[in-house]
Amino acid sequence: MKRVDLRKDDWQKDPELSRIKNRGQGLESKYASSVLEIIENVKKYGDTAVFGYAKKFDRVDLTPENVKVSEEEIEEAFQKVEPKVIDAIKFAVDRVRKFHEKQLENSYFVTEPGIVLGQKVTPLESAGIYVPGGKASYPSSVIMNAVPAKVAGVEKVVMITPAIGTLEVNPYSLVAAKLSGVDEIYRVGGAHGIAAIAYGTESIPKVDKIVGPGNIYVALAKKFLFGTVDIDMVAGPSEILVIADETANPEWVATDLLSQAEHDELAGAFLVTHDEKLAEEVVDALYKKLETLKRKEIAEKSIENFGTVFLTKDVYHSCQVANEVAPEHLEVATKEPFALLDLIKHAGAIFLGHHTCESLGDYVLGPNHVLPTGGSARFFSPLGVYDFVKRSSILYVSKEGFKRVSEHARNLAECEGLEAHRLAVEVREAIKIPIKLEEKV
Ligand SMILES: NC(=O)c1ccc[n+]([C@@H]2O[C@H](COP(=O)([O-])OP(=O)(O)OC[C@H]3O[C@@H](n4cnc5c(N)ncnc54)[C@H](O)[C@@H]3O)[C@@H](O)[C@H]2O)c1
Ligand SMILES: N[C@H](CO)Cc1c[nH]c[nH+]1
Ligand SMILES: [Zn+2]
Repeated sequence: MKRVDLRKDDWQKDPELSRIKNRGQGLESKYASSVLEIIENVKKYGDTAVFGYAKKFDRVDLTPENVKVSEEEIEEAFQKVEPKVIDAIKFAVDRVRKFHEKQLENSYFVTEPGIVLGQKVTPLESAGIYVPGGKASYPSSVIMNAVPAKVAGVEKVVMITPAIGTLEVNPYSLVAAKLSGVDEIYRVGGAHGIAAIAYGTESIPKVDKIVGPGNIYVALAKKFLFGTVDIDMVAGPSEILVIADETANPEWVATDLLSQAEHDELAGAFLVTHDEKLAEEVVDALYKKLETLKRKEIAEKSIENFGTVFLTKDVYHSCQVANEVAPEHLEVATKEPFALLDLIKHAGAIFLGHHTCESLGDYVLGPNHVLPTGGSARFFSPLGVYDFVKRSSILYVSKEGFKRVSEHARNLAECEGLEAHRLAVEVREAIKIPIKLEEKV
């Protein structure tokens, strides 16, 4: 892990801090052209391109007949999954649902004499959820994507996830999909899967919005297809930043850093502390634990690419550094974590206290684990029910209400030089109002 000493006046200009702050952009330039090519081909050639890429990247033979997961496969999955995992999935679905129900938004009206205004909240008709399946399978991500969509009232939730090497889709993900209310499942992933549900192909439906995390190909495909469909955010390779003081347990901190490093070679793991002794103990513990991990190769590369210890002046400085990095996950492993909450501005999710390990949030606590990465926590929020609804304004004026506002509207239309706008007001001011219709309302 790199050690970076930020105990200096111009710490914000430190080149290593800048590299970490710009971690998302560097990735984009490297992968953009191959993702754009995939998108173009799927748009032009539909199924043929999608199935070709599935063969090339995932070594599976997809056809129009087998690309959709059947009800029988889902039933079989329930036979394969251990009862304790089914219980855990039900437990998680329940907690995630309860948390997300708090995010439901109501339509509303405001009235004044002769005028009714309002906002109507409508669920999207369809949503596509991406569930990663490359280096690991993510039944927990099925829950985190599908449950808020269903709480919002989305009628058709289409899940895509890659089948790799064989046609079989991970049975845990299928069980999670059923228990979370997913309506259709297609065994396709990567940038080609995203393009397929953005444009629709002969055998894969088009959706209105695509949500969910994925690797760099998936994240970039979503970004480039924004406009053809809506997207939630850019949720790419996972990240964790831990702010720690002398009360932190080095082994716990080291394990939490590795818990995100093991997701992806491009994942980020950052320690920010003013305690040099703790920093060294965490690094020692991390390299010892790394040796024991099944996913050692991935975690090791991630630590090599982005693993960094930032040394700070004090815990308040640590919060400033965390804000610069704007991590997906921020753990505050300090004596009084709640006291620092006000100082933290940019993080996808904030885990307070020594026992709140990030992985509890990944699975069962309730808040969403689909979170902004690459520094985009400066402006994006966690995936939520609000991502699956849209709003329409409602406007009504009666004859009386019309009189209260028409003159100002007419004058503004005149100042903009838009004659038909002005006339639309004037023809009504000329009293030729369809009285009968007005009286009915
Ligand atoms: N931010 C979040 O909320 C969150 C949650 C869970 C997982 N994650 C992240 O999601 C990612 C999951 O990545 P993954 O790889 O395991 O699964 P994935 O499903 O996102 O990607 C795998 C697919 O990528 C495609 N692919 C592989 N190599 C390619 C190439 N050279 N060119 C084009 N396409 C290619 C393949 O089709 C493959 O099926 C990880 O980075 C993990 O950190 C993030
Ligand atoms: N930490 C990931 C979000 O970055 C989510 C996840 C799923 N399973 C385990 N972890
Ligand atoms: Zn995780």
